[in-house]
Amino acid sequence: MPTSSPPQTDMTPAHRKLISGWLFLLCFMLLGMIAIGGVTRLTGSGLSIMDWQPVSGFIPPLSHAEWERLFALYQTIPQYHLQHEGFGLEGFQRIFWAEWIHRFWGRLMGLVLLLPLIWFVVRGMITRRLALRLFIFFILGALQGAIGWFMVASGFRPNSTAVEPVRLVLHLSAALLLYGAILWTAFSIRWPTPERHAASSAARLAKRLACFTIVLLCTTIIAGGFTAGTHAGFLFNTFPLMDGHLIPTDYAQLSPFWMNWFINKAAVQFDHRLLATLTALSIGAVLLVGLKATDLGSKAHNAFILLGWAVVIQYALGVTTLLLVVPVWAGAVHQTFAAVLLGVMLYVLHCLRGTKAVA
Ligand code: HEM
Repeated sequence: MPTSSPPQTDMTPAHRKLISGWLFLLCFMLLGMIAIGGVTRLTGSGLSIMDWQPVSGFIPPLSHAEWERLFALYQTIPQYHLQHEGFGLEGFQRIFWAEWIHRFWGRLMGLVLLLPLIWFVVRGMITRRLALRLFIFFILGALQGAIGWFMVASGFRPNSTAVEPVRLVLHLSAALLLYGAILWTAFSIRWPTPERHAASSAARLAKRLACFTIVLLCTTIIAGGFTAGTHAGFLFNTFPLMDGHLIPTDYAQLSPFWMNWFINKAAVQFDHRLLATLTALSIGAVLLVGLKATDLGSKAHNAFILLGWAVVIQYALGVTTLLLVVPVWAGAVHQTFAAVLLGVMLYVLHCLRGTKAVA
């Protein structure tokens, strides 16, 4: 995650509000993208569009002939024969739309980033360095589309009905990295000057704990990606025990041992539960220490409380998703709220930027 503020010292307060608002809108659209991505994955729609046309793909199939062409392409991949044999054009149209909307939303986001950016540059409303940073975000967004295609392509292999978990995790992580970078930039434009805190030992400890927690949170999210990618959430649908045990008996089934973390569904799900619990406890510690640091001020304290609520909601959503055996709505909401929680975590760290040891 970026740690420095972009240089926009010569921006007027009105421009600062406008530009950060536009970047917040982009982050909001990214949350929408993550939600649509969840629905696409959980409805088994992700492999329905076999060609990748970054520009002309903006237009959906408009004629019967085009529908037939796309359906014929879909019939060439293993998923059709293994899962959907004989579901007809109507069945194909049912799974097509989620993937199409996912890609359409991505293209729309590209435009919502690029067109105002050009306008702001032409009007001289942003510095050159900020413009460059935002242009890099645009390139990273395009790259995210390419990573998405790289992920989808792994699902076309013989005997395959789903994408490779590691590519799913790559796609999710890249999306969250971009989201985090845009959000941090928006925070830094809206609140350019870090509040200088006297930095009591409690404040410094809260900051260190928060830095540790974001690493833990990112690891939990990656483990969540593997849980989704290996379909591990469809097994062991009890909590807190897994098949009657706290640690599943076949945790270390595979050799070498580390392979269990990526392939063995029991281990993958257990790791995600364990990491989520450690993340929640770590956030609890941030709260306990941070709220005691009176020199941090009300903005940071409110951010801590928001973080506490966010992790409780996310944890409850995870347990709900598991107990209900991953219905589409719960899986998609749990996936999306992970990004909300990450956003709140970044907000906490942004509030603590000015916390430094006093000389
Ligand atoms: C800090 C708390 C948590 C975070 C940040 C988190 C994050 C995530 C993420 C990002 C994913 C999906 C990734 C993707 O779709 O590629 C996921 C999936 C999942 N999580 Fe969590 N999670 C948390 C807590 C929990 C808990 C406590 C449970 C249950 C005990 C749980 C159960 C699941 C299940 C079953 C899936 C797979 C759902 C699916 O197939 O769509 N999560 N988690």
